[in-house]
Amino acid sequence: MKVSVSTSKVNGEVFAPPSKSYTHRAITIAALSDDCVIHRPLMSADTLASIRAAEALGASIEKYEDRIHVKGVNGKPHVPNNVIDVANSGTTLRFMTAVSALTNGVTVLTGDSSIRNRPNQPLLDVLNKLGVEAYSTRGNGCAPIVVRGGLKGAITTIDGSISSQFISALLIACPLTTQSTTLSIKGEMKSRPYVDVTMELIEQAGAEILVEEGNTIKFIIPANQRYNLKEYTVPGDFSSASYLLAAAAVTGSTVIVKNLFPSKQGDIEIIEVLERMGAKIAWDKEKGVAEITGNGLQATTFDAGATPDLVPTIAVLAACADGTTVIENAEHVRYKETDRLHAMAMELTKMGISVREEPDQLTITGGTLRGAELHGWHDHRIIMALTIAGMVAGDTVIDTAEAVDISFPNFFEVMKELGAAVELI
Ligand SMILES: O=C(O)C1=C[C@@H](OP(=O)(O)O)[C@@H](O)[C@H](O)C1
Ligand SMILES: C=C(OP(=O)(O)O)C(=O)O
Repeated sequence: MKVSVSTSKVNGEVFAPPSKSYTHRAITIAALSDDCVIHRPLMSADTLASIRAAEALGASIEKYEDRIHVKGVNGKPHVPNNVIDVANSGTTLRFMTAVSALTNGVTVLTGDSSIRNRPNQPLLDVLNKLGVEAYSTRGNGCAPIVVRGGLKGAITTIDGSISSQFISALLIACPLTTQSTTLSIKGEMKSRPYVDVTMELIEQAGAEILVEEGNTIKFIIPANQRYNLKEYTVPGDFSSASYLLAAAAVTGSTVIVKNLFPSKQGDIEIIEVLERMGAKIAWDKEKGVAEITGNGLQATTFDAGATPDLVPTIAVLAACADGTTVIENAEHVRYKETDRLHAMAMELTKMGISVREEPDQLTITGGTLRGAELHGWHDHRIIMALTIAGMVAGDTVIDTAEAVDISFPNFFEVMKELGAAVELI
């Protein structure tokens, strides 16, 4: 499916969709609990992959209009009857790899062609040190992954520079073993806020993990714990909201986004970045409402270490800003659904913008965006960000537009509701 985008402005009030990251964790931890209702979960292709995987590992899940009811396995996941297909969801693959290490049999996990090219070796290495036989069938760290359960505790180390999802996955599984675990992080821990989100849900479910912050971050995970998540309401998603806010910022319009309460999401930083770049933005944290008015943008420097998912949005803001923006510390952004540094460099270049791509950064000089035939790279965040660029350029067509289903299934409807000239073709 393609989307055609014409020059347009936005105006109005919308709700941010529920958080993808919180929904994945709520599903996974509810599946390891006894009985839990999750209110306002995100129902998207990725979170449905977590629901299917949780069911395959023994949970039963009933879906209602605005909630799901999870009857969990009480700490003891079952050996699946079949291969687990996580489709396009990295979070599901990493979390369920660790959860399947708690079974007493063999689990095979795989997914689509993007998933089968994303790295997992650091997670597999640690699982092997924790008594599990875990390997990539092709020996390259990518799915298909085979896991023979038997997770035990140990003192071990993991590389923090590729994906925080390895750490989150281990933090979720290790409290349920019979020996304690100490997990030290080697190198810079990228995407740290996502680990904080994981810790928040683990605590809400009644388990305890201690964190020692020093030169090395250390997680101390006591053994023999259980999860007892009973009820959880998913907050709004700041990564998804970034496209709505950016649409106003680049088109000089006003938009009000609701359902944006403070939480541990790192992508809350979008508010501060927009302000720094010159947008007028007021965020009422108590009401959970952000109002933005676009007002001409200036270049900035953006460190993507903690917030990789904002990179496509910031790249588009940079393309529309006065001056040269540097997006730095972003190597891990290459390990997503697609290599997002390369994808954004290619597509913005087609729109007439000067972009320099280096191993861990993009340097983007703002200019006049021109309409173009763009590739969406089957990547939800690339497509949503390019849609915003298309509203400035006009005459833009983006392919693989169906991929917005991954995190924001009604993205184009919401954009239309706000007045954006987008047509699915
Ligand atoms: O744990 C999570 O929910 C996520 C962690 C981040 O990945 P990395 O930790 O691989 O950077 C982020 O990019 C992804 O969209 C969601
Ligand atoms: C990278 C993402 O998700 P995942 O790692 O779960 O595929 C994303 O949503 O941008």
